[in-house]
Amino acid sequence: MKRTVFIVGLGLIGGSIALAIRKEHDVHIRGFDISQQQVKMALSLQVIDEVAPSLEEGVKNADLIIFATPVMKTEELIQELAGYSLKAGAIITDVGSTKKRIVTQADCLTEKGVTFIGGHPMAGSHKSGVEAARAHLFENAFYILTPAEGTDLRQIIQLQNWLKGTKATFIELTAEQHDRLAGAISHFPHIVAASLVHQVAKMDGDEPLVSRLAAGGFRDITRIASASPAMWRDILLHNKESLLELLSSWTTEMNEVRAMIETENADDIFAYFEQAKAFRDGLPAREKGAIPSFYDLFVDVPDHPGVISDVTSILAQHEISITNIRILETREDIMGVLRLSFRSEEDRQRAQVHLQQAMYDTYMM
Ligand SMILES: NC(=O)c1ccc[n+]([C@@H]2O[C@H](COP(=O)([O-])OP(=O)(O)OC[C@H]3O[C@@H](n4cnc5c(N)ncnc54)[C@H](O)[C@@H]3O)[C@@H](O)[C@H]2O)c1
Ligand SMILES: O=C(O)C(=O)C[C@]1(C(=O)O)C=C[C@@H](O)C=C1
Repeated sequence: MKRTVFIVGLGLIGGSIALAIRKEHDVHIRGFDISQQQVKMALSLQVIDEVAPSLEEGVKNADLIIFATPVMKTEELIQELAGYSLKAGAIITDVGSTKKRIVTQADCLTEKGVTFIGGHPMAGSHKSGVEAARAHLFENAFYILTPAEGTDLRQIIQLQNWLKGTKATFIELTAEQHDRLAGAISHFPHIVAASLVHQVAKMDGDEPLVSRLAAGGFRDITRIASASPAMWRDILLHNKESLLELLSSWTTEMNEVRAMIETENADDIFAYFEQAKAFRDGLPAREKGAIPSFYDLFVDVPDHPGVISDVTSILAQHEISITNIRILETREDIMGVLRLSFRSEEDRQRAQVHLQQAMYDTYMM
């Protein structure tokens, strides 16, 4: 008989995990979501095989239960789960972006002899919903596990085996460590991105031109401001302590930048950017992390009609798929840049060869 996986929350991450599990295991996947639209879509995309009418029904006979709901909901649902009878040996995990409050809540399961192992696949997108789910979303990403002290090693290995289709790299951290690190490299940057958007939105009232001019750098740094407000509301409430500390040190740093500008301290300003560039350039490029690395190729293109279809048809002729395409800096009569994203380094390199043969200037960053 097939083993059963039960996924609660059939959105971007729940859906992607389901697809990744299916790649490696012959399983029956059951799903539950409060949104009927997401449920229908998950069924039609064959992300799940069956819909559970409730959490209580869904957990019956499940070998693996995965919570992929916003983190405050996950906390509530774990408490509810403790009231239901679960299959002996079942493993419970979650994919939430915060860990401390979730693993603390999960003590109520541990007390009942149920294994809960907190998890966080450190890759994602600003998109939500099962329609954006992809089996390869977590390839090369870090997948953090936060098992409680005393968790049976065999169950950690079993969970990793369930999740091997993600092709992620597993690492273990304590929940506290996780929240401190994720706060700095994921949660706080989302606050900054949203604040930059607010700043421009406020100017927009008096200077409507500002949003039309918002291009290149602004769009790159604020992409993540398009993420789900419900998900980020919950993350900020859960990781309050780390985020308040980060806000204090950021404020101090911004005051230092203010002083450098006020005193026109050219050397310090240069050093500020130089040191940031050195650290940023030194980050590992091929590993997806909280700063996901895409296999991007930049192509200089003259700004005239038909150029995009020419580039994409060259790639299609050689059966190279692109995962994303974006036009950067197009201005009238000025050379623009196309950013093409690929699924693998091999695709990127093949694309470069064929586009160069067609006389396009290409470069990687
Ligand atoms: N988006 C990312 O980049 C990312 C990456 C890693 C981890 N995460 C974490 O994954 C989790 C899910 O995020 P997502 O991006 O898939 O969001 P999503 O909005 O795409 O999906 C969340 C789903 O949960 C459902 N849901 C909400 N309350 C529910 C309830 N009470 N019962 C059942 N279903 C309910 C929603 O209807 C939705 O379909 C969050 O905890 C988030 O912190 C997100
Ligand atoms: O790439 C994005 O859009 C993301 O924001 C993904 C991202 C992040 O890197 O901060 C967001 C939250 C998750 O918990 C993990 C990954």
